[in-house]
Amino acid sequence: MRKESRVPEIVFRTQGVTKVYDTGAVKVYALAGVDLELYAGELAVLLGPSGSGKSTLLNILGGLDRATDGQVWFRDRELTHLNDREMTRFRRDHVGFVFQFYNLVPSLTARENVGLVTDVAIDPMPPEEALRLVGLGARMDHFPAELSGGEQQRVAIARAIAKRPEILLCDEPTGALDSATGVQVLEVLRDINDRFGTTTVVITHNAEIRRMAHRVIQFQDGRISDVQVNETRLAPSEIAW
Ligand SMILES: Nc1ncnc2c1ncn2[C@@H]1O[C@H](COP(=O)(O)OP(=O)(O)OP(=O)(O)O)[C@@H](O)[C@H]1O
Repeated sequence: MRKESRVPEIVFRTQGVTKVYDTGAVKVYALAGVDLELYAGELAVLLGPSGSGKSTLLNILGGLDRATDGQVWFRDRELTHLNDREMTRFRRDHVGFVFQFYNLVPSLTARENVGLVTDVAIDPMPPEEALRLVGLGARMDHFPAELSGGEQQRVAIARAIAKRPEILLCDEPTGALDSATGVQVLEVLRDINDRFGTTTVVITHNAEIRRMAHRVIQFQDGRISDVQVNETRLAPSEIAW
């Protein structure tokens, strides 16, 4: 039987992206010419030494920051041309963020934290559904201080996915967690990626996490030094560190 070759659908494309921080005395080239394509539905892991530019690129893709030079497209829209208002709308409508520290509002319950996002989204799922998806159906009315680190991160993921974003950008999502709890968080990310086809980018310092990715993108000195495709992927439960 003929094997169909499918052309991957490109969600993000960057061309020659640079980011220079001019601190007066020195210029720091956080990104020094990044050409990258990210595909619809993929789970990509970004690896690389500290300071190699991973977070800078993630923030530019998500519209939290702007490139100094070069182009960034989200589908057929060039993000580099958007004004601040349009950039805010792009973020709100298309991107979910998950950070190392969960940034939950301490005085609000899990349900209310997720509700902050669903109140302003175009086609959100109910906060309860998002919390059930991350395995917190029984903890909806708990405050962050009553939840473990892994549970708080899962609330943060519920908040990120409740608006049904096309893109989920995760910067060190397991960085503050022990291995067993980190695996639970990765299982949630993998499940969201499988279930909804949400294009997911995960920055990590933990090289083992590469094994759950479709593709592994390696950074070095503000550039992409290597891209690997995983022929076989591991389930998060098979990963240990
Ligand atoms: N606001 C800033 N002002 C000056 N330099 C900055 C700023 N933000 C980042 N940098 C520098 O840009 C470079 C890239 O930083 P970035 O945070 O993207 O790296 P990273 O690969 O994500 O690192 P880590 O893994 O430690 O988070 C670093 O040298 C960093 O010091």
